[in-house]
Amino acid sequence: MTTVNLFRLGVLTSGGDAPGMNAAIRAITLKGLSAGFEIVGINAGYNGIFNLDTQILSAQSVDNIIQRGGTLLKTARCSQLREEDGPRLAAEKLTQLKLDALIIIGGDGSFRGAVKLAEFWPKPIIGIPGTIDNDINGTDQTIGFWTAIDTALDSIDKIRDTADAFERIFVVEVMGRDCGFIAMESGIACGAEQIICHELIEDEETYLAQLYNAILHAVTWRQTQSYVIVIAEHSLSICSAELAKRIADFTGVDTKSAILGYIQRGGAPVAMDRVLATQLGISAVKAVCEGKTGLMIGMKNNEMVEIPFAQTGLKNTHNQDLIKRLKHFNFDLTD
Ligand SMILES: Nc1ncnc2c1ncn2[C@@H]1O[C@H](COP(=O)(O)OP(=O)(O)OP(=O)(O)O)[C@@H](O)[C@H]1O
Ligand SMILES: O=P(O)(O)OC[C@H]1O[C@](O)(CO)[C@@H](O)[C@@H]1O
Repeated sequence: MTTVNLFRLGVLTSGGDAPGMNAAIRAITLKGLSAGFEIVGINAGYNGIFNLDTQILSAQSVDNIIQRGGTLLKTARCSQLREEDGPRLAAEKLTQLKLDALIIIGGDGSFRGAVKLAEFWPKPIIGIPGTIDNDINGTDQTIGFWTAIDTALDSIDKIRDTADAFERIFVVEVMGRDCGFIAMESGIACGAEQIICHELIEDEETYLAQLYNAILHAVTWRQTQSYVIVIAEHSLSICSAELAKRIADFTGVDTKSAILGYIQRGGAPVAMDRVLATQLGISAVKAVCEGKTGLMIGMKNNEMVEIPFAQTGLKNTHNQDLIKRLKHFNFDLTD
């Protein structure tokens, strides 16, 4: 009896989980199965390669997951791949797993890992942008971004209620790693009086002095009954609680801080993330079928685009877009 060697397509999720990763896994699995592939899910990001920890994905395994947050395959940050011999060892393990191609769902860090891996593993590697941060060059959105915005927005709206009732100032910290997109979009959507992200700050001391004065002006003239400041994590050298304390000292108004934290990564993906993940997943499998490699599939102006991994790192142009949008929406209450 002859055995037919099926084309084995590996898929993994890596870096921070993002709502919609499951939708991408589902799309890759269904499209891959229809292309006649065997779909090998690699568990817990790159760690699953080192540990040979895999599961075969069938249509049944991805049934009813499109609406679920988290990731069926689990995710992780994998220090071993960053070690000097890590990529070579990982390539050996991929060969042991008899994989013919690999699709990576993750952020720009995961794609940097993919570039290292490709130095030792000659088969197709395709990426899909999956991170709540939207900090990837070459795609307008990343999977999970819009869900994170909605989750943050839901919480900030609630904070607004209590801020209004007490006529307080609130500093609300959102995620984003080193990128202000979550702060920007959730801040615009909740009508924040201020949105702070490092992209806007040239000199922190000057920036803060202007901020304190703008707040004092607004509260003195009662331009608003509550004052909500949405700040991206890592924007300033001081933490959000310290910023709130300094604002209170300067203005004399009771000021509280709240860090939204990991709730921003959870929950059912919104429609936009499900659709984006499905489209990207299908296109990633198509790219594999065409023998392409070293690329992230992204979405730019509603068109699928292929961006070499080396160009997916956050670029200044990305920051410029953000600054332009923020300048448009950030009302200066001292005007
Ligand atoms: N320079 C690198 N060399 C080798 N591997 C890397 C490198 N950078 C990142 N990786 C691998 O990719 C994994 C994920 O990267 P990282 O933690 O930066 O998250 P990410 O993919 O950017 O996602 P998120 O934006 O959601 O945090 C790392 O844990 C590591 O295994
Ligand atoms: O889960 P960890 O490793 O603490 O990472 C937190 C980081 O991951 C993200 O949620 C996604 O990259 C960032 O916004 C945040 O800074």
